[in-house]
Amino acid sequence: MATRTPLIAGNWKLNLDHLEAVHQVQKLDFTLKDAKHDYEAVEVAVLAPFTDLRSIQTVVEADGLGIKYGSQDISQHISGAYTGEISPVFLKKLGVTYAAVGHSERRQYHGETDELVAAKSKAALDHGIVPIICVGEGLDIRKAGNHVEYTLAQVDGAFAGLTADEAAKTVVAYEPVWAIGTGEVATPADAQEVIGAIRGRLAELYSAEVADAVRVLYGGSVKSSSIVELMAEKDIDGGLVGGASLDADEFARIASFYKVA
Ligand SMILES: O=C(CO)COP(=O)(O)O
Repeated sequence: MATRTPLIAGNWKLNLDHLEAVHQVQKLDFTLKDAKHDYEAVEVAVLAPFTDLRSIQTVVEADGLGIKYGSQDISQHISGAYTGEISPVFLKKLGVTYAAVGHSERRQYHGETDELVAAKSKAALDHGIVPIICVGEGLDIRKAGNHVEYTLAQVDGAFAGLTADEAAKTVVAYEPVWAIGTGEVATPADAQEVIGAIRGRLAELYSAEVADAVRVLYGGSVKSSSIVELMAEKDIDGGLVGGASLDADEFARIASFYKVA
């Protein structure tokens, strides 16, 4: 069985300009160093607005920081007449490791479909960027009891067209929409139910090896007070943290979950 390195990723959403980003990354690094964070044991990443990435690259490279970084979206196009799009080639040149794909806010406000999510995931992988593929149901679907089925259909859509080798490199984030920014955390058992089902679906679509290799994160009001219990579940490999990632001290505490006995 593969050992999956946990990943704690902070999704800054539309917060922090490029100057604030530099400060935030330096503060996070300082706090994690102070806590003797082991980056080999738990990966830490920030997903920043596009306009921050060049500045983040500079601090990370100049100071040799262990923090990784990524974008919150990526284009499925490489170049051409696509006004406003950001190419995977450009992102790769900025040293990004990750790109979030299909976040519920992009699905909701920008009409992103499963087909687009699949195309963006493929484009990222083609350029050596790991897509963090976001899936998860809204409250009405959860109340109707169709959350597993709904989320697995999003997984089917996102992975359509990815080979087994490509699929094995991805990260999936299960983010129930009703738990995002609401303070409402899914219970560890709720999260495990869906995340276990996602891993099961990857085994069906590909193989047990692929299912074993993919890291599946939970996202939705993650805090230092909830991460330890979430991480105790067998299929949860980390967190995609929104609001709490804007507070460097709190985010560092979340990344330090493994130190809590
Ligand atoms: O959407 C999220 C991360 O991508 C979760 O946001 P919150 O942690 O603010 O609920």
